[in-house]
Amino acid sequence: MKNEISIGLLGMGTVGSGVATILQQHQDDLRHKLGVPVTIKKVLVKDLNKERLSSLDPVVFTTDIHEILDDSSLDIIVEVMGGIEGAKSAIESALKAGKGVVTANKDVMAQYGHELLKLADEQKCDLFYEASVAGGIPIIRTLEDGLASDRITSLMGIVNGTTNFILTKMKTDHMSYEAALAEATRLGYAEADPSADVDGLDAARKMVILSSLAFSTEVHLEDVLVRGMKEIGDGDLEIAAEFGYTMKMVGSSKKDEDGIEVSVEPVLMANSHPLASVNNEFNAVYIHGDAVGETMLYGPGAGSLPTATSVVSDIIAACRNLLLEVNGKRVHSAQHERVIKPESRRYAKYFHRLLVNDEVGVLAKITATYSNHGASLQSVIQRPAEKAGQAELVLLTHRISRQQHLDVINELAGTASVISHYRIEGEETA
Ligand SMILES: NC(=O)C1=CN([C@@H]2O[C@H](COP(=O)(O)OP(=O)(O)OC[C@H]3O[C@@H](n4cnc5c(N)ncnc54)[C@H](OP(=O)(O)O)[C@@H]3O)[C@@H](O)[C@H]2O)C=CC1
Ligand SMILES: N[C@@H](CC=O)C(=O)O
Ligand code: NA
Repeated sequence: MKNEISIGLLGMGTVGSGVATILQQHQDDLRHKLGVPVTIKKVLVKDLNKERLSSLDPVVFTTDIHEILDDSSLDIIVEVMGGIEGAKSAIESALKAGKGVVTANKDVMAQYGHELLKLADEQKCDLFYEASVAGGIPIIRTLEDGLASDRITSLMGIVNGTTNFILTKMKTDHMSYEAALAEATRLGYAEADPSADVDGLDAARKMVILSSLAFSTEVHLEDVLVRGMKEIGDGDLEIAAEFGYTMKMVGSSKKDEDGIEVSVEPVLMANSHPLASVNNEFNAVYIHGDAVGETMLYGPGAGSLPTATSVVSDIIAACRNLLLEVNGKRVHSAQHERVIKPESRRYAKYFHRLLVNDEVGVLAKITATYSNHGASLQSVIQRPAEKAGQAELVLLTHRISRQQHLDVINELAGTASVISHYRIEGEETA
């Protein structure tokens, strides 16, 4: 029986320093829960001269990753340094050396998760990654354990704290996009390269991880339809509000007899839906299961201590397994074949905002375009445009396929200029 668990920490930035803080401040509780102390023995950083907030002994810091990966006295490696290839290779080396691994790295888990989980299985080691999706929310554990009894049919979530923070600040404080992004970066929410946040890639990676787990299928990044924040047009947040919607960057994943569909895009969320009131850096995942019905998890999606909470909970899980000698005893292999739905089988309501010349017959031409593609309209509203002689039209469709939506948008380009277009979500529960 071990009398201490030793940790090697790869990275001491936003998340790593939170991990060190929690491990130090909660040491008594951890000792009570596990029966042994958990100690950070080595920490990898890039710059030894950087000022650190932690009270760790300076001798634990190193810039040589081999000093950590080759140290046989370390039981668990915690990867919170980010990046892809270097982090993946560190995780592989740790697993091959028989160590447990905890990571917050969604980039690696989305791209190589299936491969690494298989390796962990073969090595009889743990690989935990709760912090990789929705920072402080125990969503991975919920899907793996809490809802293990159910068959999940859909997941819809705000899974990127940075973009949710930006949208909230733009709407409620009328902050500019640039100022809100700078603030999210200052607060440690944004990725090292924030284009991953604003272009939707970070959320897409998280949806790959969640969809793979929820549907026990190997979902890949290229299966995710992604539209970033740059698609949001001037004035769209305000117009969305006029129509009873809130603009949100939403990850959505559904499964039915036709297959799986996964997307990340700005959507118009009905104000009555709980996801419409998830603000700032908070995340939420709304799950539908055959048996449970609807359930939602809510909490901080980014930031030092919230994310570190998930990392430390994973450390505790790995420690428990180590002490009980039951590491790596989880089922990771996908149960179902991967079938991705074509655009013609993905149904939703859509919001189209157009600019037209205000002349006789234009409305007839526009509505004819919808009829040509069998797309039924729920309402058409004319609004004044800035320029004389022009009018703005907002058209809301009934449920149509994504293919019909794209065909309409394509054909409309001859008659109108399409200012913006969004999927509408959340009205079913209104
Ligand atoms: N920030 C957040 O809210 C969340 C982040 N994540 C994920 O957690 C991981 C860490 O993120 P975060 O803490 O924000 O990142 P930071 O950039 O704040 O920290 C990275 C740390 O790793 C060290 N590091 C990076 N590359 C190397 C290298 N090649 N060699 C040695 N040390 C290196 C840096 O050293 P130095 O300090 O010397 O620069 C730094 O201490 C990422 O995968 C991220 O996606 C997940 C959920 C939330
Ligand atoms: N940049 C990410 C950090 C957490 O995963 C986000 O904003 O959600
Ligand atoms: Na989580």
